[in-house]
Amino acid sequence: MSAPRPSRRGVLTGAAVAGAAGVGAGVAALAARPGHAAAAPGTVPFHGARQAGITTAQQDSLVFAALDVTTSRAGELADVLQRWSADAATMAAGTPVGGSGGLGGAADEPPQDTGEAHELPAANLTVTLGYGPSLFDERFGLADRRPAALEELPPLPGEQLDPTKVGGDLCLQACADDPQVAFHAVRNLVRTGRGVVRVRWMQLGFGRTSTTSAAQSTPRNLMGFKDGTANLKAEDTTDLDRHVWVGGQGAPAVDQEWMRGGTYLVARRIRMLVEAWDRASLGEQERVIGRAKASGAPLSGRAEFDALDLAKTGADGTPAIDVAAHVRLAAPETNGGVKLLRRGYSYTDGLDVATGQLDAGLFFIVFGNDPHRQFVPLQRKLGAQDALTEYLKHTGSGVFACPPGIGTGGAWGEGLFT
Ligand SMILES: C=CC1=C(C)c2cc3[nH]c(cc4nc(cc5[nH]c(cc1n2)c(C)c5CCC(=O)O)C(CCC(=O)O)=C4C)c(C)c3C=C
Ligand SMILES: [Fe+2]
Repeated sequence: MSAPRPSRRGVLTGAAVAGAAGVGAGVAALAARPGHAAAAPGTVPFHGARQAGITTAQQDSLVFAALDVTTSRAGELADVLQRWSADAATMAAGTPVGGSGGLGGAADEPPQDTGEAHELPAANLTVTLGYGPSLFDERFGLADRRPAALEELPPLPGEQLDPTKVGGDLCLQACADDPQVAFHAVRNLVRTGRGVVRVRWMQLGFGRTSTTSAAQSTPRNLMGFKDGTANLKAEDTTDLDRHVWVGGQGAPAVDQEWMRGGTYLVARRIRMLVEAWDRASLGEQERVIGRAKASGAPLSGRAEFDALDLAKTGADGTPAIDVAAHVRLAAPETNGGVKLLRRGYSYTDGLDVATGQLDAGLFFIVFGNDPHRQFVPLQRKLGAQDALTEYLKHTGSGVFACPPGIGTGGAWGEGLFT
């Protein structure tokens, strides 16, 4: 064993320190959350009652990987999950994998850490694990441990799924305020899992399209609109219990105890037909969304955080928020009270050479405690009625069960394999 290496935090540059200070308010809010110990600036604790990366103040960059398990031995998988949780905790603290780091170790062996995050700050790195429905097939003896809510998504309107961007036995969601830190985390875990897991598909996201904390400002998506205004936030603990956490107060009954305190992640790669959108007039764009482009205010109100007034009509008697507007159709008021925690990212994969158009859009990530009663009916309705659908194409998809957080000394996979 090599000697432990000092934390990357110990070698922060002045610029990095300034960057970390800029997220201080978010970190203070995190430290105040139940189940999470106080964190060093620029770090999010890995251990806690909930997995980090769900209600954590949303970071700027995403690396999302869906993976398949290539072994049929449950013990080998459990071992990788255990090593992943140790490595993820280490990296979240700003420390290289193995402690000795990319630059240390024996000259005749590969370094334990790939090295590209060396001397970078931890950048609020979080790594969140999910289990896909296919993990519960006959291979690992887990069939009777599959929660009823973890079923493959049915075909949905508006989707033209690319078969190379669908499903996965596992997912890893790495989020950080530095894209290289997020990439480094997934790369190292994939490396640790070699021979047991392999990446099935992957998506990079370069800018958050939501807010998950009241302390954050609302970002804009690639359609130029503020996105995340009416999202659930970490501070909405009553709603999070009811709509997001498995077994929370007011949530559906728990059928698998190992999922108590967890949640479900639905990922949708949603390509925006940006060339068509950019030809639409401002009035048309605002009608489609139901909010003003500049301020983010609902078309029934004046300021960004004004509540939607779905009954309000204009001088000509037509609804201020169009009957086909995205926010009207997505709002809890028109969906039996369903609320979701959105945590998506803008993406671009450059040019679609077949059409000569940009391949860009929103990698939509949403958390809820019953995807088949929340996301599925909502997306069915949006796909059929939403004016925004004309400008979108869903090209990737996955649903994953994210178990609860783990205590210090615990490991991913406990509860499921034991
Ligand atoms: C199935 C759920 C949803 C999908 C898919 C979805 C895609 C999508 N949304 C935008 C842009 C915006 N969405 C906004 C609000 C909003 N969207 C959803 C759900 C889905 N969106 C909900 C539940 C809400 C909140 C509705 C409400 O209660 O008012 C907004 C407005 C700002 C905000 O509140 O966040 C925008 C803008 C895009 C571009 C998109 C697919 C690419
Ligand atoms: Fe939306």
